[in-house]
Amino acid sequence: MIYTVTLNPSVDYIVQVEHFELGGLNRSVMDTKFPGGKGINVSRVMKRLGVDSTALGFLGGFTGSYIENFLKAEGILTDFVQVSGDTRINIKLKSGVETEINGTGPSISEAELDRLLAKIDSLGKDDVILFSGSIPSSLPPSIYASLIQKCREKQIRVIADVSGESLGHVIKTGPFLIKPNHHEIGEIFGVKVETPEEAKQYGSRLLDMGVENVIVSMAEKGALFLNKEVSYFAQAPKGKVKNSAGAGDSVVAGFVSGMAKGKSYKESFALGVACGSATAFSMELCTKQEATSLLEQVHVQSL
Ligand SMILES: Nc1ncnc2c1ncn2[C@@H]1O[C@H](COP(=O)(O)OP(=O)(O)O)[C@@H](O)[C@H]1O
Ligand SMILES: O=P(O)(O)OC[C@H]1O[C@](O)(COP(=O)(O)O)[C@@H](O)[C@@H]1O
Repeated sequence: MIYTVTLNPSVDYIVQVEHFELGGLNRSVMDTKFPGGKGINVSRVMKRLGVDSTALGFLGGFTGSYIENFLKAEGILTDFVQVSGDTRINIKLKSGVETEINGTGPSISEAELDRLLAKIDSLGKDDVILFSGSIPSSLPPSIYASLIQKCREKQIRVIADVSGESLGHVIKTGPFLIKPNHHEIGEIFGVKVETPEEAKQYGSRLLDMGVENVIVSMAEKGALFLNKEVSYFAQAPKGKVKNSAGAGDSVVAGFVSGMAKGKSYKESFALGVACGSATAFSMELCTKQEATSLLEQVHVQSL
């Protein structure tokens, strides 16, 4: 079974205003909401691509119930730990440009963390687990690395999409795949990464540090896939961006779904890029049809 772990899920509140005025009264021309958080988005896109997963993590309050019910209605398996605080609401403001305000999330008690650890402890070597997204402020930045270490001891395949200080810790655990975007990989090395060549240079350093496979996503420029044998680059398809929240998660979902269906790294990577762009071009996460219709525009080349 594939498991996704979202330590800090969110309700994503997407609000569009015509000309946003800081300090003024703005009225929306469109607003909507969806379950969010990186692992949850990955589970939702994988489901649309025909690949089942179980979503794990922490949920609480009315926002947590909204997410759980929404996922269940989509037929997604869930096994969240219920926490006493409310799951956060993240604001995605569209007004010509995209502005995001992501909340800190509820505090997680030791007992609540132990309940999640028990669920992860029950997994075995045929399972795949994905850890992604920010960490609630009550937990240490090293939490992902210690959870991953436990999984690695049991030979569970680990995928991670995390940023900041926790990414530094995660790299040292030698995961199967990480997916930083070009800003995140730049932050690790204290540089700006703007071209595919630069992404390859720093992605290769992550391979030397023990990561098996790296995808560096570069928004409208596309993405790179690297391991010790191959390095691929794919330009992103062209289109009109409606809401790019969840685009990175969709890349991971497409790639993991491809692998789960026995496709090659190259084919899985192409599907990932198609899913990422299809999500950027829609208000919500991409559908299977939206992703497959973009797939013919994704040309993977060796770099
Ligand atoms: N403006 C865009 N045009 C086309 N594709 C995009 C655009 N923004 C994102 N994407 C697609 O989504 C993928 C992930 O986007 P990116 O912004 O790098 O991820 P993240 O959401 O993790 O920051 C890209 O590799 C690309 O395929
Ligand atoms: O946990 P973080 O880093 O605050 O990110 C959470 C946000 O990221 C998302 O999962 C989208 O992530 P991506 O745009 O990187 O795919 C939103 O659904 C959510 O609001």
